[in-house]
Amino acid sequence: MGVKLGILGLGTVGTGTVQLLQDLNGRHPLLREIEIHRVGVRSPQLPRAVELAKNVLSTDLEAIVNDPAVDIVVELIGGLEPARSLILKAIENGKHIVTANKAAIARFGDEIFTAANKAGVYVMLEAAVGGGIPVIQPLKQSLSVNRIHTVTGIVNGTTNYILTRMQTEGSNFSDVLADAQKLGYAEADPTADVDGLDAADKIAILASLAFGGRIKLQDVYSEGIRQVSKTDIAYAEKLGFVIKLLAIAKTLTPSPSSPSSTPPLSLRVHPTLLPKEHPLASINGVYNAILVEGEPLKQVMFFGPGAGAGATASAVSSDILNLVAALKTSTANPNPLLSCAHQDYCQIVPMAELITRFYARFLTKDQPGVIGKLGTCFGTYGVSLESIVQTGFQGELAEIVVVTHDVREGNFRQALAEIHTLEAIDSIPSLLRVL
Ligand SMILES: NC(=O)C1=CN([C@@H]2O[C@H](COP(=O)(O)OP(=O)(O)OC[C@H]3O[C@@H](n4cnc5c(N)ncnc54)[C@H](OP(=O)(O)O)[C@@H]3O)[C@@H](O)[C@H]2O)C=CC1
Ligand SMILES: N[C@@H](CC=O)C(=O)O
Ligand code: NA
Repeated sequence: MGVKLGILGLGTVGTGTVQLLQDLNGRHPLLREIEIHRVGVRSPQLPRAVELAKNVLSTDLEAIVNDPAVDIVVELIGGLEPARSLILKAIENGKHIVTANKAAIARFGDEIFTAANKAGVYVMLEAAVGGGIPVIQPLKQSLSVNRIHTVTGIVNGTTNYILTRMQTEGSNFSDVLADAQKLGYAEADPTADVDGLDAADKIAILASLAFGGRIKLQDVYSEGIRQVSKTDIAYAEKLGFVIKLLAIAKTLTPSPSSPSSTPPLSLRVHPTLLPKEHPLASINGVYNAILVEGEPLKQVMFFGPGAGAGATASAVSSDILNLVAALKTSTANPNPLLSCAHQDYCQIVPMAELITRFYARFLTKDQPGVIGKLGTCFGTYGVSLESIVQTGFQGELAEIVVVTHDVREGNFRQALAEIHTLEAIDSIPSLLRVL
Protein backbone atom coordinates (compact mmCIF):
# COMPACT_ATOMS: atom_id res chain seq x y z
CA MET A 1 0.00 0.00 0.00
CA GLY A 2 1.18 3.52 -0.79
CA VAL A 3 2.20 6.16 1.73
CA LYS A 4 -0.51 8.81 1.89
CA LEU A 5 0.28 12.51 2.09
CA GLY A 6 -1.89 15.26 3.49
CA ILE A 7 -0.40 18.44 2.06
CA LEU A 8 -1.39 21.70 3.77
CA GLY A 9 -0.88 24.61 1.36
CA LEU A 10 -0.69 24.83 -2.41
CA GLY A 11 1.19 28.12 -2.85
CA THR A 12 4.74 28.52 -4.18
CA VAL A 13 6.23 25.56 -2.30
CA GLY A 14 3.11 23.36 -2.21
CA THR A 15 2.66 23.69 -5.97
CA GLY A 16 6.37 22.99 -6.59
CA THR A 17 6.16 19.89 -4.40
CA VAL A 18 3.04 18.51 -6.11
CA GLN A 19 4.65 19.18 -9.53
CA LEU A 20 7.76 17.26 -8.49
CA LEU A 21 5.75 14.35 -7.08
CA GLN A 22 3.69 14.17 -10.29
CA ASP A 23 6.73 14.03 -12.56
CA LEU A 24 8.67 10.98 -11.45
CA ASN A 25 10.73 9.89 -14.43
CA GLY A 26 14.40 9.73 -13.52
CA ARG A 27 13.78 10.34 -9.83
CA HIS A 28 14.17 7.92 -6.89
CA PRO A 29 11.90 4.85 -7.37
CA LEU A 30 10.65 5.04 -3.78
CA LEU A 31 8.76 8.21 -4.74
CA ARG A 32 6.34 5.97 -6.64
CA GLU A 33 5.03 4.70 -3.30
CA ILE A 34 3.65 8.14 -2.48
CA GLU A 35 0.03 9.10 -2.96
CA ILE A 36 -1.19 12.69 -2.72
CA HIS A 37 -4.27 11.87 -0.68
CA ARG A 38 -5.50 15.35 0.34
CA VAL A 39 -4.41 18.95 -0.21
CA GLY A 40 -5.63 21.83 1.96
CA VAL A 41 -5.94 25.44 0.80
CA ARG A 42 -7.73 28.61 1.88
CA SER A 43 -9.32 29.75 -1.41
CA PRO A 44 -10.53 26.77 -3.48
CA GLN A 45 -11.71 29.03 -6.31
CA LEU A 46 -8.15 30.16 -7.17
CA PRO A 47 -6.67 28.81 -10.43
CA ARG A 48 -3.96 26.19 -9.72
CA ALA A 49 -0.91 25.27 -11.77
CA VAL A 50 -1.37 21.56 -10.97
CA GLU A 51 -4.15 19.09 -11.60
CA LEU A 52 -5.38 17.03 -8.68
CA ALA A 53 -7.74 14.06 -8.57
CA LYS A 54 -11.35 14.81 -7.71
CA ASN A 55 -12.06 15.51 -4.01
CA VAL A 56 -8.36 15.89 -3.14
CA LEU A 57 -8.57 19.67 -2.68
CA SER A 58 -10.21 20.84 0.54
CA THR A 59 -10.46 23.88 2.78
CA ASP A 60 -10.88 21.73 5.89
CA LEU A 61 -7.30 21.43 7.13
CA GLU A 62 -8.41 20.01 10.49
CA ALA A 63 -10.05 17.13 8.65
CA ILE A 64 -6.77 16.43 6.82
CA VAL A 65 -4.69 16.18 10.00
CA ASN A 66 -7.43 14.03 11.58
CA ASP A 67 -7.80 11.75 8.54
CA PRO A 68 -6.76 8.24 9.69
CA ALA A 69 -5.61 7.38 6.16
CA VAL A 70 -2.95 10.12 6.10
CA ASP A 71 0.56 8.90 7.05
CA ILE A 72 2.56 12.12 6.56
CA VAL A 73 1.37 15.71 6.96
CA VAL A 74 3.33 18.16 4.81
CA GLU A 75 2.81 21.64 6.30
CA LEU A 76 3.37 24.34 3.66
CA ILE A 77 0.93 27.04 4.73
CA GLY A 78 3.57 29.03 6.65
CA GLY A 79 2.96 31.45 9.53
CA LEU A 80 2.41 30.64 13.17
CA GLU A 81 -1.27 29.77 13.47
CA PRO A 82 -3.03 27.62 12.39
CA ALA A 83 0.27 25.97 11.36
CA ARG A 84 1.36 25.24 14.95
CA SER A 85 -2.00 23.76 16.02
CA LEU A 86 -2.31 21.67 12.86
CA ILE A 87 1.21 20.25 13.29
CA LEU A 88 0.54 19.42 16.95
CA LYS A 89 -2.79 17.80 16.12
CA ALA A 90 -1.20 15.74 13.34
CA ILE A 91 1.53 14.60 15.74
CA GLU A 92 -1.08 13.70 18.36
CA ASN A 93 -2.73 11.60 15.65
CA GLY A 94 0.56 9.73 15.08
CA LYS A 95 1.48 11.32 11.75
CA HIS A 96 5.01 12.19 10.70
CA ILE A 97 5.56 15.82 9.71
CA VAL A 98 7.42 17.56 6.92
CA THR A 99 7.50 21.33 7.19
CA ALA A 100 9.19 24.29 5.51
CA ASN A 101 8.03 26.58 8.30
CA LYS A 102 11.10 28.05 10.01
CA ALA A 103 8.96 30.65 11.80
CA ALA A 104 6.91 27.97 13.58
CA ILE A 105 9.89 25.69 14.27
CA ALA A 106 12.06 28.51 15.64
CA ARG A 107 9.28 29.59 18.04
CA PHE A 108 7.54 26.34 18.91
CA GLY A 109 10.29 23.77 18.26
CA ASP A 110 10.43 22.84 21.93
CA GLU A 111 6.71 22.05 22.05
CA ILE A 112 6.64 20.37 18.63
CA PHE A 113 9.69 18.12 19.12
CA THR A 114 8.64 17.16 22.66
CA ALA A 115 5.22 16.15 21.31
CA ALA A 116 6.82 14.29 18.39
CA ASN A 117 9.17 12.34 20.67
CA LYS A 118 6.23 11.42 22.89
CA ALA A 119 4.17 10.26 19.92
CA GLY A 120 7.13 8.46 18.30
CA VAL A 121 6.97 10.42 15.04
CA TYR A 122 9.54 12.48 13.12
CA VAL A 123 9.45 16.18 12.22
CA MET A 124 11.52 16.88 9.11
CA LEU A 125 12.46 20.43 8.13
CA GLU A 126 15.08 20.45 5.38
CA ALA A 127 13.22 23.15 3.46
CA ALA A 128 13.06 25.45 6.48
CA VAL A 129 16.67 26.59 6.13
CA GLY A 130 18.50 27.24 2.88
CA GLY A 131 15.51 26.22 0.72
CA GLY A 132 16.81 23.53 -1.61
CA ILE A 133 20.29 23.35 -0.04
CA PRO A 134 20.78 20.18 1.97
CA VAL A 135 21.99 21.55 5.32
CA ILE A 136 19.65 20.24 8.02
CA GLN A 137 20.28 16.56 7.31
CA PRO A 138 24.06 17.10 6.86
CA LEU A 139 24.20 18.84 10.27
CA LYS A 140 22.15 16.05 11.86
CA GLN A 141 24.08 13.25 10.19
CA SER A 142 27.17 13.74 8.04
CA LEU A 143 28.73 16.50 10.21
CA SER A 144 27.53 15.35 13.61
CA VAL A 145 30.89 13.88 14.64
CA ASN A 146 32.60 17.28 14.30
CA ARG A 147 33.06 19.82 17.09
CA ILE A 148 31.50 22.76 15.31
CA HIS A 149 32.62 26.22 16.41
CA THR A 150 31.09 28.57 13.82
CA VAL A 151 28.13 28.58 11.45
CA THR A 152 28.00 31.62 9.17
CA GLY A 153 25.24 31.88 6.63
CA ILE A 154 23.64 33.94 3.95
CA VAL A 155 20.27 32.36 4.66
CA ASN A 156 17.77 34.83 3.28
CA GLY A 157 17.41 34.82 -0.49
CA THR A 158 15.25 37.95 -0.66
CA THR A 159 17.74 40.22 1.10
CA ASN A 160 20.70 38.72 -0.74
CA TYR A 161 18.86 39.34 -4.02
CA ILE A 162 18.13 42.94 -2.97
CA LEU A 163 21.69 43.69 -1.78
CA THR A 164 23.19 42.10 -4.91
CA ARG A 165 21.05 44.23 -7.23
CA MET A 166 21.66 47.37 -5.19
CA GLN A 167 25.37 46.66 -5.54
CA THR A 168 25.52 45.72 -9.21
CA GLU A 169 22.90 48.11 -10.61
CA GLY A 170 22.74 50.84 -8.00
CA SER A 171 18.98 50.04 -7.92
CA ASN A 172 16.75 51.31 -5.20
CA PHE A 173 15.60 49.10 -2.35
CA SER A 174 11.82 49.15 -2.87
CA ASP A 175 11.90 48.37 -6.64
CA VAL A 176 14.11 45.35 -6.08
CA LEU A 177 11.93 44.14 -3.19
CA ALA A 178 8.88 44.24 -5.49
CA ASP A 179 10.76 42.02 -7.98
CA ALA A 180 11.73 39.54 -5.24
CA GLN A 181 8.06 39.27 -4.26
CA LYS A 182 7.01 38.70 -7.89
CA LEU A 183 9.59 35.92 -8.19
CA GLY A 184 8.15 34.12 -5.12
CA TYR A 185 11.29 34.54 -2.96
CA ALA A 186 9.87 36.87 -0.31
CA GLU A 187 7.56 35.81 2.51
CA ALA A 188 3.88 36.85 2.24
CA ASP A 189 4.83 39.70 4.59
CA PRO A 190 8.34 40.69 3.44
CA THR A 191 9.04 42.42 6.76
CA ALA A 192 10.32 39.09 8.04
CA ASP A 193 12.89 38.99 5.24
CA VAL A 194 13.93 42.64 5.19
CA ASP A 195 14.19 43.06 8.98
CA GLY A 196 16.34 39.97 9.48
CA LEU A 197 13.64 37.98 11.30
CA ASP A 198 13.53 35.16 8.73
CA ALA A 199 17.32 34.83 8.98
CA ALA A 200 17.07 34.88 12.80
CA ASP A 201 14.61 31.96 12.69
CA LYS A 202 16.98 30.07 10.41
CA ILE A 203 20.17 30.63 12.42
CA ALA A 204 18.30 29.60 15.59
CA ILE A 205 17.47 26.29 13.89
CA LEU A 206 21.00 25.80 12.52
CA ALA A 207 22.61 26.67 15.87
CA SER A 208 20.38 24.23 17.68
CA LEU A 209 21.51 21.45 15.35
CA ALA A 210 25.18 22.46 15.25
CA PHE A 211 25.57 22.97 18.99
CA GLY A 212 23.14 20.39 20.34
CA GLY A 213 20.83 22.54 22.46
CA ARG A 214 17.56 24.38 22.13
CA ILE A 215 17.56 28.11 21.39
CA LYS A 216 15.18 30.80 22.63
CA LEU A 217 14.44 32.95 19.60
CA GLN A 218 14.45 36.14 21.68
CA ASP A 219 18.17 35.48 22.39
CA VAL A 220 19.03 35.95 18.71
CA TYR A 221 20.12 39.55 18.04
CA SER A 222 18.77 40.70 14.68
CA GLU A 223 19.12 43.73 12.45
CA GLY A 224 17.80 43.91 8.90
CA ILE A 225 18.92 45.70 5.74
CA ARG A 226 16.61 48.72 5.60
CA GLN A 227 19.39 51.05 6.80
CA VAL A 228 21.93 49.84 4.22
CA SER A 229 22.28 52.66 1.73
CA LYS A 230 23.78 52.93 -1.75
CA THR A 231 26.40 55.22 -0.17
CA ASP A 232 27.57 52.51 2.24
CA ILE A 233 27.63 49.88 -0.51
CA ALA A 234 29.88 52.19 -2.55
CA TYR A 235 32.22 52.95 0.40
CA ALA A 236 32.43 49.27 1.28
CA GLU A 237 33.36 48.49 -2.31
CA LYS A 238 36.19 51.10 -2.23
CA LEU A 239 37.49 49.63 1.04
CA GLY A 240 37.55 46.07 -0.39
CA PHE A 241 34.29 44.76 1.11
CA VAL A 242 30.81 43.70 0.05
CA ILE A 243 27.78 44.09 2.33
CA LYS A 244 25.85 40.91 3.11
CA LEU A 245 23.15 40.04 5.64
CA LEU A 246 25.00 37.42 7.69
CA ALA A 247 23.54 35.05 10.26
CA ILE A 248 26.27 33.94 12.65
CA ALA A 249 26.39 31.37 15.44
CA LYS A 250 29.77 31.05 17.10
CA THR A 251 31.09 29.42 20.25
CA LEU A 252 33.14 31.62 22.55
CA THR A 253 35.18 28.73 23.93
CA PRO A 254 36.94 26.16 21.74
CA SER A 255 34.93 23.21 23.10
CA PRO A 256 32.30 22.53 25.78
CA SER A 257 33.57 22.38 29.35
CA SER A 258 31.90 19.01 29.97
CA PRO A 259 30.83 16.27 27.57
CA SER A 260 27.13 16.96 28.15
CA SER A 261 27.12 20.80 28.16
CA THR A 262 26.78 23.16 25.23
CA PRO A 263 29.29 26.04 24.93
CA PRO A 264 28.22 29.70 25.34
CA LEU A 265 27.23 31.08 21.95
CA SER A 266 27.18 34.40 20.18
CA LEU A 267 24.08 34.37 17.97
CA ARG A 268 23.26 37.24 15.64
CA VAL A 269 21.93 38.49 12.30
CA HIS A 270 23.07 41.82 10.86
CA PRO A 271 24.33 43.41 7.67
CA THR A 272 28.09 42.89 7.63
CA LEU A 273 31.02 44.17 5.61
CA LEU A 274 32.66 41.05 4.27
CA PRO A 275 36.18 41.08 2.74
CA LYS A 276 35.82 40.44 -1.00
CA GLU A 277 38.01 37.33 -0.75
CA HIS A 278 35.80 35.65 1.91
CA PRO A 279 34.05 32.51 0.57
CA LEU A 280 30.61 34.03 1.29
CA ALA A 281 31.37 37.32 -0.51
CA SER A 282 30.68 35.88 -3.95
CA ILE A 283 27.25 34.43 -3.06
CA ASN A 284 24.89 36.59 -5.07
CA GLY A 285 21.22 36.88 -5.99
CA VAL A 286 18.71 34.54 -4.39
CA TYR A 287 21.47 32.02 -3.66
CA ASN A 288 22.18 31.08 -0.06
CA ALA A 289 25.33 29.60 1.44
CA ILE A 290 26.16 28.25 4.85
CA LEU A 291 29.78 27.96 5.96
CA VAL A 292 30.27 25.44 8.76
CA GLU A 293 33.61 25.42 10.60
CA GLY A 294 34.73 22.80 13.07
CA GLU A 295 37.16 20.13 14.04
CA PRO A 296 38.45 18.01 12.39
CA LEU A 297 36.70 19.00 9.15
CA LYS A 298 37.86 22.66 9.22
CA GLN A 299 35.52 24.30 6.68
CA VAL A 300 32.65 23.09 4.56
CA MET A 301 30.32 25.35 2.61
CA PHE A 302 26.82 24.52 1.41
CA PHE A 303 25.72 26.60 -1.55
CA GLY A 304 22.58 26.67 -3.68
CA PRO A 305 19.16 28.18 -4.31
CA GLY A 306 17.75 29.32 -0.97
CA ALA A 307 14.19 29.93 -2.13
CA GLY A 308 11.80 29.37 -5.03
CA ALA A 309 9.30 26.68 -5.91
CA GLY A 310 11.45 23.96 -7.47
CA ALA A 311 14.41 24.27 -5.12
CA THR A 312 12.29 24.20 -1.99
CA ALA A 313 10.19 21.34 -3.37
CA SER A 314 13.41 19.34 -3.73
CA ALA A 315 14.05 19.68 0.02
CA VAL A 316 10.42 18.95 0.98
CA SER A 317 10.33 15.86 -1.25
CA SER A 318 13.63 14.52 0.08
CA ASP A 319 12.19 14.73 3.61
CA ILE A 320 9.08 12.89 2.42
CA LEU A 321 11.32 10.25 0.86
CA ASN A 322 13.25 9.82 4.13
CA LEU A 323 9.96 9.26 5.95
CA VAL A 324 8.74 6.78 3.35
CA ALA A 325 11.98 4.86 3.93
CA ALA A 326 11.51 5.11 7.71
CA LEU A 327 7.90 3.89 7.44
CA LYS A 328 9.05 0.89 5.43
CA THR A 329 11.71 -0.04 8.00
CA SER A 330 9.76 1.00 11.08
CA THR A 331 11.00 -0.43 14.38
CA ALA A 332 9.99 0.22 17.97
CA ASN A 333 13.03 2.47 18.51
CA PRO A 334 13.19 5.83 16.72
CA ASN A 335 16.23 6.60 14.59
CA PRO A 336 18.23 9.10 16.73
CA LEU A 337 19.65 10.74 13.59
CA LEU A 338 16.15 11.66 12.41
CA SER A 339 14.58 12.63 15.75
CA CYS A 340 15.44 15.56 18.04
CA ALA A 341 16.90 14.64 21.43
CA HIS A 342 17.85 18.12 22.72
CA GLN A 343 16.84 18.82 26.32
CA ASP A 344 18.80 21.90 27.44
CA TYR A 345 18.87 25.48 26.21
CA CYS A 346 22.09 27.00 24.85
CA GLN A 347 23.58 29.93 26.76
CA ILE A 348 23.71 33.04 24.53
CA VAL A 349 26.27 35.76 25.18
CA PRO A 350 25.05 39.43 25.16
CA MET A 351 25.94 41.54 22.11
CA ALA A 352 27.97 43.92 24.32
CA GLU A 353 30.52 41.10 24.75
CA LEU A 354 30.88 40.49 21.01
CA ILE A 355 34.38 41.07 19.64
CA THR A 356 34.13 42.39 16.09
CA ARG A 357 35.36 45.07 13.72
CA PHE A 358 33.06 48.01 12.92
CA TYR A 359 32.47 50.33 9.97
CA ALA A 360 30.97 53.72 10.83
CA ARG A 361 30.13 56.75 8.69
CA PHE A 362 30.02 60.17 10.34
CA LEU A 363 28.71 63.49 9.07
CA THR A 364 30.65 66.29 10.79
CA LYS A 365 31.08 70.03 10.65
CA ASP A 366 33.97 70.91 8.38
CA GLN A 367 36.27 72.06 11.16
CA PRO A 368 39.98 71.48 11.75
CA GLY A 369 40.74 68.79 14.33
CA VAL A 370 37.52 66.73 13.96
CA ILE A 371 39.39 63.57 12.99
CA GLY A 372 41.64 64.08 16.02
CA LYS A 373 38.62 64.38 18.34
CA LEU A 374 37.13 61.17 16.95
CA GLY A 375 40.46 59.40 17.42
CA THR A 376 40.72 60.63 21.04
CA CYS A 377 37.21 59.41 21.92
CA PHE A 378 37.86 56.02 20.40
CA GLY A 379 41.24 55.82 22.20
CA THR A 380 39.59 56.51 25.59
CA TYR A 381 37.52 53.33 25.21
CA GLY A 382 40.29 51.16 23.79
CA VAL A 383 38.95 51.24 20.22
CA SER A 384 41.83 50.96 17.80
CA LEU A 385 41.28 52.21 14.25
CA GLU A 386 42.29 50.30 11.13
CA SER A 387 41.48 53.21 8.83
CA ILE A 388 39.92 56.66 9.00
CA VAL A 389 39.24 58.65 5.85
CA GLN A 390 37.50 61.88 5.03
CA THR A 391 35.86 60.90 1.79
CA GLY A 392 33.95 63.97 0.68
CA PHE A 393 31.11 66.28 1.53
CA GLN A 394 27.33 66.09 1.77
CA GLY A 395 26.31 69.73 1.42
CA GLU A 396 28.11 71.65 4.19
CA LEU A 397 28.99 68.52 6.11
CA ALA A 398 32.18 66.48 5.84
CA GLU A 399 31.80 62.71 5.51
CA ILE A 400 34.25 60.58 7.49
CA VAL A 401 34.42 56.78 7.30
CA VAL A 402 36.09 54.69 10.01
CA VAL A 403 36.96 50.98 10.10
CA THR A 404 38.09 49.66 13.50
CA HIS A 405 40.24 46.74 14.54
CA ASP A 406 38.55 44.04 16.63
CA VAL A 407 36.86 45.66 19.60
CA ARG A 408 34.41 44.66 22.33
CA GLU A 409 31.02 45.91 21.09
CA GLY A 410 30.21 47.42 24.50
CA ASN A 411 33.38 49.59 24.39
CA PHE A 412 32.62 50.71 20.83
CA ARG A 413 29.08 51.73 21.83
CA GLN A 414 30.44 53.74 24.79
CA ALA A 415 32.86 55.57 22.47
CA LEU A 416 29.99 56.31 20.05
CA ALA A 417 27.82 57.66 22.87
CA GLU A 418 30.58 60.12 23.72
CA ILE A 419 31.18 60.99 20.06
CA HIS A 420 27.46 61.82 19.72
CA THR A 421 27.93 64.57 22.33
CA LEU A 422 30.77 66.29 20.41
CA GLU A 423 29.70 69.66 19.06
CA ALA A 424 31.40 68.94 15.72
CA ILE A 425 29.40 65.76 15.05
CA ASP A 426 26.19 66.19 13.05
CA SER A 427 25.09 62.52 12.80
CA ILE A 428 26.22 58.92 12.42
CA PRO A 429 24.14 57.68 9.47
CA SER A 430 25.71 54.22 9.27
CA LEU A 431 27.07 51.68 11.64
CA LEU A 432 27.85 48.18 10.38
CA ARG A 433 29.87 45.25 11.66
CA VAL A 434 32.85 43.97 9.66
CA LEU A 435 33.82 40.29 9.54
N1 LIG B 1 8.65 30.62 -1.10
C1 LIG B 1 9.84 30.11 -0.88
O1 LIG B 1 10.75 30.20 -1.70
C2 LIG B 1 10.11 29.39 0.39
C3 LIG B 1 9.14 29.25 1.36
N2 LIG B 1 9.41 28.54 2.50
C4 LIG B 1 8.37 28.33 3.50
O2 LIG B 1 7.37 27.50 2.92
C5 LIG B 1 6.11 27.80 3.50
C6 LIG B 1 5.12 28.11 2.39
O3 LIG B 1 5.58 29.24 1.68
P1 LIG B 1 4.98 29.66 0.26
O4 LIG B 1 4.65 28.46 -0.54
O5 LIG B 1 5.93 30.66 -0.28
O6 LIG B 1 3.63 30.39 0.73
P2 LIG B 1 2.40 30.84 -0.19
O7 LIG B 1 1.85 32.06 0.48
O8 LIG B 1 2.78 30.90 -1.62
O9 LIG B 1 1.36 29.63 -0.03
C7 LIG B 1 0.65 29.38 1.16
C8 LIG B 1 -0.41 28.31 0.89
O10 LIG B 1 -1.02 27.97 2.12
C9 LIG B 1 -2.43 28.17 2.02
N3 LIG B 1 -2.87 28.72 3.31
C10 LIG B 1 -2.29 29.71 4.01
N4 LIG B 1 -2.95 29.92 5.16
C11 LIG B 1 -3.99 29.03 5.16
C12 LIG B 1 -5.04 28.76 6.06
N5 LIG B 1 -5.17 29.42 7.20
N6 LIG B 1 -5.92 27.78 5.74
C13 LIG B 1 -5.78 27.11 4.57
N7 LIG B 1 -4.81 27.31 3.68
C14 LIG B 1 -3.92 28.26 3.98
C15 LIG B 1 -2.67 29.13 0.89
O11 LIG B 1 -3.94 28.86 0.33
P3 LIG B 1 -4.49 29.62 -1.00
O12 LIG B 1 -3.61 29.11 -2.11
O13 LIG B 1 -5.86 29.16 -1.12
O14 LIG B 1 -4.31 31.07 -0.72
C16 LIG B 1 -1.51 28.76 -0.05
O15 LIG B 1 -1.89 27.69 -0.87
C17 LIG B 1 6.35 28.95 4.47
O16 LIG B 1 6.55 28.42 5.76
C18 LIG B 1 7.64 29.57 3.96
O17 LIG B 1 8.38 30.24 4.95
C19 LIG B 1 10.63 27.96 2.73
C20 LIG B 1 11.63 28.07 1.79
C21 LIG B 1 11.46 28.82 0.58
N1 LIG C 1 11.70 34.38 2.13
C1 LIG C 1 12.72 33.40 2.24
C2 LIG C 1 12.27 32.17 1.52
C3 LIG C 1 12.89 30.98 2.04
O1 LIG C 1 13.02 30.69 3.19
C4 LIG C 1 14.00 33.93 1.61
O2 LIG C 1 13.94 34.98 0.98
O3 LIG C 1 15.06 33.32 1.80
NA1 NA D 1 17.57 23.16 3.17
